[in-house]
Amino acid sequence: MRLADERLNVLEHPLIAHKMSIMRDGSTAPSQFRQLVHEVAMLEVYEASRDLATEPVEVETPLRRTVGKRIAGEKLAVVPILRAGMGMLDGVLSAIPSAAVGVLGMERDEQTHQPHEYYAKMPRGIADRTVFLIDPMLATGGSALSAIHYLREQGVCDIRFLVLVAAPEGVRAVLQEDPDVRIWTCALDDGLNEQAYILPGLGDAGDRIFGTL
Ligand SMILES: O=P(O)(O)OC[C@H]1O[C@H](OP(=O)(O)OP(=O)(O)O)[C@H](O)[C@@H]1O
Ligand SMILES: O=c1cc[nH]c(=O)[nH]1
Ligand SMILES: [Mg+2]
Repeated sequence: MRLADERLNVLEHPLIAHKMSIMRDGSTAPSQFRQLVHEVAMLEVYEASRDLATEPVEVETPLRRTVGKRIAGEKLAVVPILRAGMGMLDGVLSAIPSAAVGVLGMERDEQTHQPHEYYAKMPRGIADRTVFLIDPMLATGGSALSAIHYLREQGVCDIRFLVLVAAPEGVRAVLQEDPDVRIWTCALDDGLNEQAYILPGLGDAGDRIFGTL
């Protein structure tokens, strides 16, 4: 499935593809599933942070002075969408440990598939931060749009939405509704079933991460 939009980044790295195949396998145990989500999230944020601005920094090595680079005055935040987004948090933080963390609680109603927000706690100065919004699944896009709307209301300009699996329906909805958000996904799948689960997908990510199947 191809969706041409410069704000959509589908990661096709062999390491990611390999790990995704194991995660898709329904017989993969929660412990291994969790570990793979962690590993893929770290690889994904590496890609999604490629264009962060850097500035020169003087460093004294044990041998001489040199000039290195550091992230330029950028304040970063990671915002997992509870609950499944928590599975990606440590992986993202292992790549950018100085980022602040905000959390957004969002749950899809099983019948209507509409998201219900139940918790929000953001770090100070969220409006000035680059936000890595994380959730393994982008299905209808309802939860994502609700989260993006919340962040826009807080004044956030740079939202980078990182998911593991996306459905074309969700990608279209998010890109159409918000003119600036950028999306990174490890897979763009075929579509949704009657229960709005992604096909082929990987099932219910939250249940597989937390062993609540
Ligand atoms: O694009 P959508 O149609 O909104 O579906 C995607 C949402 O559904 C899942 O969460 P869920 O509601 O199952 O909550 P959980 O993380 O607590 O399992 C998933 O983690 C997304 O947040
Ligand atoms: O396929 C899907 C859709 C929504 N939420 C999930 O966890 N999986
Ligand atoms: Mg779930």
